Amino acid sequence: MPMSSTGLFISFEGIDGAGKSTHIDMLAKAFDAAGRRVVLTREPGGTPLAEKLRSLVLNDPMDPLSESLLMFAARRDHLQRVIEPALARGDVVLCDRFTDATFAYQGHGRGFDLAVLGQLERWVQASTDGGLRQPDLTLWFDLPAAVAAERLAGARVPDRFEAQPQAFFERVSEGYAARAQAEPARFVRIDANQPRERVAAMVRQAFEQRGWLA
Ligand SMILES: Nc1ncnc2c1ncn2[C@@H]1O[C@H](COP(=O)(O)OP(=O)(O)OP(=O)(O)O)[C@@H](O)[C@H]1O
Ligand SMILES: Cc1cn([C@H]2C[C@H](O)[C@@H](COP(=O)(O)O)O2)c(=O)[nH]c1=O
Repeated sequence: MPMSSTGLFISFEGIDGAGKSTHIDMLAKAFDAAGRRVVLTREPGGTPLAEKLRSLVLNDPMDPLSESLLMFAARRDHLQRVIEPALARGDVVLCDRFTDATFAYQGHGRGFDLAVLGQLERWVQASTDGGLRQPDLTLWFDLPAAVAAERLAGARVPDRFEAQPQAFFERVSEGYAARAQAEPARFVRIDANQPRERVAAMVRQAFEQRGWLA
């Protein structure tokens, strides 16, 4: 049984260019065809305030503590205004990144204190029943940093994260691996270094196995 009482909260993670967006759209269509109401959203972002914070963290120079605080401030607003109401309605929330990204990027990528991130996570994601709001399932698109860089080469003007060197993304991947190891029941690792159709089949299988899609 998913933790959310009625809805379904799914997050999608991976380094930049790992292929998340490509498959989120496909899943949204599949849930829609199955008669479920879908909320497509992203972090940082998803509310007017959080989108403003997104623009700041992606573009303005700042230190890792400011970056972490803004990520969690955006998340708090997003949870209160979008995610919790959607789950209470029974919707399927498909969220492009959530807190695992903060541990991977700010924690492992930037080297920021993981214990401080853990405290912020407990404050920001505290639920009314005393638990911790987490996704019911997290799909981690695991792709070597060199392949992701090739896929993104020349695609768009890089933001503050996309402009980081390959070693940064290798550390981010280690961060995702650590989170996946700590919570194996929540994570599904998708080998994203495969043709799109193969990746799509693995993604679909994760939902079929749980009886969430036929
Ligand atoms: N399996 C695949 N094989 C080759 N190219 C792919 C594959 N999946 C996605 N791509 C391409 O790689 C690029 C990045 O994919 P996508 O935008 O889905 O990644 P993303 O994880 O959402 O990235 P970001 O987090 O930076 O937004 C796109 O040009 C996409 O068409
Ligand atoms: C939630 C979150 C995100 N980031 C980084 C990861 C990406 O580089 C950008 C978001 O861009 P995308 O195109 O939507 O993937 O933000 C982060 O560093 N920490 C976070 O918590």
